[in-house]
Amino acid sequence: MPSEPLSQKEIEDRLRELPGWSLADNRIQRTYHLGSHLAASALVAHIAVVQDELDHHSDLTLGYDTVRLSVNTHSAGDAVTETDFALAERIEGLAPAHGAS
Ligand SMILES: C[C@H](O)[C@H](O)[C@H]1CNC2=NC(N)=NC(=O)C2=N1
Repeated sequence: MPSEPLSQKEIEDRLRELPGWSLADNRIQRTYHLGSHLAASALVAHIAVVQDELDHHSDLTLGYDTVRLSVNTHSAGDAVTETDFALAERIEGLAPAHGAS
């Protein structure tokens, strides 16, 4: 899926529809809090499946009961693109089933 860099305004508009997500260092990011380390690990595994399906991959950091992720699009010069938001929306859709907040 070709994806062009989004403007600052486009990014801010899209972020308004994604509570918990923010922009930092040309990446969109969110930290999820879970009930246990195993729950956090399961969320990472689930996100990995979706990322391979979309062929778009975030940087993921697994903590004790947290999952932090950030993403931009390498092929667009490490800019934020619509593909990053498509991934974020997919993750938002699956995270609640893991008890993530
Ligand atoms: C060959 C493969 O399609 C590319 O390397 C994909 C894989 N995952 C990716 N992930 C991210 N975040 N940006 C990319 O440009 C990207 N490109």
